[in-house]
Amino acid sequence: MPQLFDEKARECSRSINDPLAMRLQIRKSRIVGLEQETKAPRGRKSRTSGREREAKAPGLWADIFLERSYDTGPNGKQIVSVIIPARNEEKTIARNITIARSAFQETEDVEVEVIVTDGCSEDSTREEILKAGPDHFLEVPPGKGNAMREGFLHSRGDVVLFSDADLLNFEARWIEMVAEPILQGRADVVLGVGISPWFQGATETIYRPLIKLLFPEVEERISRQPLTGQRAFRRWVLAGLDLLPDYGVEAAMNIDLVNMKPPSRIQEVSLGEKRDVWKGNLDMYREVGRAILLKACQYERLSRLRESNFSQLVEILNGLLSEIDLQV
Ligand SMILES: O=c1ccn([C@@H]2O[C@H](COP(=O)(O)OP(=O)(O)O)[C@@H](O)[C@H]2O)c(=O)[nH]1
Ligand SMILES: O=C(O)[C@@H](COP(=O)(O)O)O[C@H]1O[C@H](CO)[C@@H](O)[C@H](O)[C@H]1O
Repeated sequence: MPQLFDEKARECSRSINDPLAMRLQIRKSRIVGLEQETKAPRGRKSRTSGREREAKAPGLWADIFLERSYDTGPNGKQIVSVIIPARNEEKTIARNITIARSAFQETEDVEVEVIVTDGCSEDSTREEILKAGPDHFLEVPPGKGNAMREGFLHSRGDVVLFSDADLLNFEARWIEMVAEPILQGRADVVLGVGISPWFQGATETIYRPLIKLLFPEVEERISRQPLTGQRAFRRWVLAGLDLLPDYGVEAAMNIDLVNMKPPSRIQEVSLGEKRDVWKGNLDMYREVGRAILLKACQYERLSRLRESNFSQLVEILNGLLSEIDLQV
């Protein structure tokens, strides 16, 4: 199993908590991408189609990946790269790797490569990953977006699929259901929608209110489980997106996806019941909110927030809460 070890990643000290650092990191990741490009393995076929060239979005990501392009497996098989980002997931990761490896086993013309990242876990996630034996193992800095970006940089499929490591009832057919519309040429992006027993905190308290106000066109196109970790992309579409380093990655992706020109074909597919480990991580809420505000700034829509009663609403809620506290 090729193991890519990055000393720097092990330092685990990078702060992703301020927006400036976040932007610098985005720029840096592009430079890393460029370095990767110059070291790309030989013998990869460039299969950039006319449509892909036309769709070439401005920015280095697109340049890197459209030129580098993707590989085909033996006998022209289509490759689906399954990327599983993991940080402190010792209980679920090994089983989920095994399940991912069993996807598409009955389909002769599809090959699956499973890429797993460890974002400086403090438990035995790393050992569990090595035991389960994915096709590639990457040690990456903390941050969900960092993990997704690194996984993408080391992938070779024309379909790139992400799946969370903490699923409790993961099934191989979820990979098939999310990848198939792309493999069959019916979609460019597929979001897997699960029925969760939890209130989707980050989605309902931060993402939806801000998106409805600032990016209503996104709410219209991606509505069912907009922050789902089960999502697949045709490679050229993913190459045109900014992958933010932290949990803001999905929110920012949704905004860019819906505003992409030419538009990509987005499909939402039902997976049924989906259970994961509940973490109640408030950093996630902050990072999702910050990503939307950064995008609002980039798309020059921040005035919509200033003109609305949004910040007053927060003050009203805080006032009401303290009144109630006084009464109880
Ligand atoms: O720094 C991080 C934080 C999270 N994750 C992974 O990203 C996925 C989604 O994160 P989490 O489970 O915290 O979100 P939830 O699904 O609970 O909302 C999981 O596989 C995490 O292990 C990661 O790779 N690096
Ligand atoms: O759906 C959601 O609101 C959050 C879960 O929020 P909670 O931990 O249930 O409050 O989870 C998703 O959002 C994260 C940020 O975009 C993704 O990284 C996760 O994969 C996804 O499960």
